[in-house]
Amino acid sequence: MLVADRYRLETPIGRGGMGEVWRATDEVLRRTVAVKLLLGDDPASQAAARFRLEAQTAARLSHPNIVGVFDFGARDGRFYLVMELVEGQSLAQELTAQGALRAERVAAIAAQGAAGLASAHRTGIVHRDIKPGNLMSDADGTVKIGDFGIARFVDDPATALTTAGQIIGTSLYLAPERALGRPASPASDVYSLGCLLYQLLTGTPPFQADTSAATLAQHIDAAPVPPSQRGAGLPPAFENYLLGMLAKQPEERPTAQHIADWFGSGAWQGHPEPMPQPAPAPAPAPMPGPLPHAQAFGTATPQTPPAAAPTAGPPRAPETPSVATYRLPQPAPARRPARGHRSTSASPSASPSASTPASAPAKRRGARELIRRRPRVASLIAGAVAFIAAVLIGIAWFSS
Ligand SMILES: Nc1ncnc2c1ncn2[C@@H]1O[C@H](COP(=O)(O)OP(=O)(O)OP(=O)(O)O)[C@@H](O)[C@H]1O
Repeated sequence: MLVADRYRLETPIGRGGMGEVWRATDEVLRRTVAVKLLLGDDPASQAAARFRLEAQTAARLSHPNIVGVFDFGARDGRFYLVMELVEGQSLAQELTAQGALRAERVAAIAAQGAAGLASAHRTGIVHRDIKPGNLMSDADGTVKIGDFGIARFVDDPATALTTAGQIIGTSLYLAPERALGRPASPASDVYSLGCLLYQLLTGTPPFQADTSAATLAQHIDAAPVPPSQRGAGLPPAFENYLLGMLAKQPEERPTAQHIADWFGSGAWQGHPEPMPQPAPAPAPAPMPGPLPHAQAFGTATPQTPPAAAPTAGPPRAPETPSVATYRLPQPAPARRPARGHRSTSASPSASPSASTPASAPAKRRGARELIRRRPRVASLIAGAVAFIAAVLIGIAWFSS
């Protein structure tokens, strides 16, 4: 079958919600392409509008990690979209065929998928439907993002093809803010990519309940179980970073460009940065700071974010009670009381009054003490005093 007098359909590749995809040959340019044909023939349908949007958004993008779009049109009442042919399989198919993937492979997918997303985000496009079926891997392992069918331009609400109250996207990968009905942002794509990577590592997405509503509630409220606790073998740095991508607050997630740089640099193989050490006593116990990855992700330099979720991360120092130990003011050390005498140091006036002049009774007590403790000295003093007194009396008597 020849579409638009140019694209010869050869073999069907697969069928999705909107259309069927064929391997085809562009007979004008003599190259192999993929042609997607829209199911149904109503040009006013929402599917047709999405199909057109997919063509328009994807055509604005040119990146090795995004499926290229070559042509779009309608012929004989059917819309068609001509794309770069990805000779490989989707990540959903890879997961089905192999089960959970190795950390090295998932890191490569993360780097490439994020690079494609970063390019879209720079153009002002949010994909809004990142999931394993929409990322394809070609024969040499290159990952390409496809299916921009529900993408939207960030600043153009007119392109939001949602009906009132309807959330478009797959609940398994939907960011918390979108589950709450808020608009998608680049950070929402990052969250979805985090869910996808988690699934590739463990075999199951982080949140999966019996109903879509229950799954959405988990996205909003539940902390993800660290992949290592679900049997995934991955370095701690990788795990922490991934949990950072799944942060509930959009602004705490890394940007797509940061993810691409971080995984591309090989930082995922490392260890997480050490947590701050508690200050030595008696300093107050360390307070848990803001999530460190929120700061780290704002920079362009790839680095390892520390723990992102309460259940994840390196072993923390045991919780120190937040009660600081204070040393109470001590009373001045008491002077050793004299033997045989009652100490006066404990009396309220002992210390403050120590520098006041001694009273007469106190002086008499001092003289008696001297006689008792130093009798020879006392007798010498008494003798000297008596001698001086006799001399003075003699002088006075002879001079009268
Ligand atoms: N450019 C392409 N090259 C090779 N295979 C492709 C290409 N685009 C899509 N496919 C494959 O064609 C099949 C159908 O893709 P399609 O995008 O129509 O639907 P889907 O993404 O599987 O589902 P839905 O559109 O409902 O999300 C998938 O297996 C997909 O991997």
